[in-house]
Amino acid sequence: MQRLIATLKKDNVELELIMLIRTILAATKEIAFRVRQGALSGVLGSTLDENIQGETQKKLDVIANQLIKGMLLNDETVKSIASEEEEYTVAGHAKGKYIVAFDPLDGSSNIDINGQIGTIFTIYPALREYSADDARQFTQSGRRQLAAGYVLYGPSTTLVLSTGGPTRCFTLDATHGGFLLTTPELTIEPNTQEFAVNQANERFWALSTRNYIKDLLQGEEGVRGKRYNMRWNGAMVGDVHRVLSRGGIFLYPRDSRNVGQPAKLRLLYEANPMAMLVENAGGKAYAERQPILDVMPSELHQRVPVAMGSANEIDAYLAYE
Ligand SMILES: O=P(O)(O)OC[C@H]1O[C@](O)(COP(=O)(O)O)[C@@H](O)[C@@H]1O
Ligand SMILES: [Mg+2]
Ligand SMILES: [Mg+2]
Repeated sequence: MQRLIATLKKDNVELELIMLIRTILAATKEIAFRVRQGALSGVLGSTLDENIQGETQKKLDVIANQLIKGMLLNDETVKSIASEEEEYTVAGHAKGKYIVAFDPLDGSSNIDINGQIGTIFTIYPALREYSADDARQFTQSGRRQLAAGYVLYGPSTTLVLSTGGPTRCFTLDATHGGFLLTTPELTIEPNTQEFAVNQANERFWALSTRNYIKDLLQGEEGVRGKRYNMRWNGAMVGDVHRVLSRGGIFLYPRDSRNVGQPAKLRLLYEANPMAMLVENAGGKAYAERQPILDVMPSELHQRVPVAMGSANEIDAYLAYE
């Protein structure tokens, strides 16, 4: 099986970008090890702190953030970083070619139940016109991503990555510590009978989303004429991994729970990297009427409604809007 570096070289990815991806993955291998050790490595449970977004930080959120941040700041190609767990961007090296954004630990509520969790990351070109400590480095649409990926800490540790070409899946070989190419090209079937949404939020959704889900629940007796199944991992990495593996639709729509926060998922380090992976696997990814990758960010921790997955099912969902 082909190793990650050999695959990226064959894909003509520039050497410095390959090295940067390697840096991120070195941190994720350390996270994977600690996750596997669970309670034995002291990573379970909460801290007493809240992050900038008002969420209680889990110990692993903090540890994963420190590990990735520490490794990135040692990499001279990195000009600036942004993380879910950091209020502001962190300046790297003035001459760095790249900027990196990441969700160090996605699916935090699954940490203590031994469920699926992961790290999501994305790499953009650094902007010459802004200094390393200028957050405007990150005002780039998702179309400009040079690489996007996630590492899923599941029963096996898998890396799903696109550097602009196909969305590829690698598996961490624990015997020698390298990622090996196990699915060269993930392809999302255009049709599906599986959806993922947190239905507990139903009463806060827009009417269009409520009507769409109502029709799915009618199964073969409703207008959709087929029976749907529902799956919800509570971690976007796990839910989107299922969609990339066997099709489906993943939704985190706009809701009215909190007026100051019309959506849950963050554009920069959750929606955009996942949207790139989904699009490059033949699926669609929308923030209501607009492809997620076309949304111009206006603030660092901006949130967007998310619908991604099987192309025909996304079209069906959008038709309700
Ligand atoms: O609490 P809910 O509605 O199930 O939210 C689950 C969603 O929140 C998230 O856990 C948010 O990510 P973090 O764990 O990085 O904060 C997503 O992974 C997931 O899809
Ligand atoms: Mg997350
Ligand atoms: Mg997180």
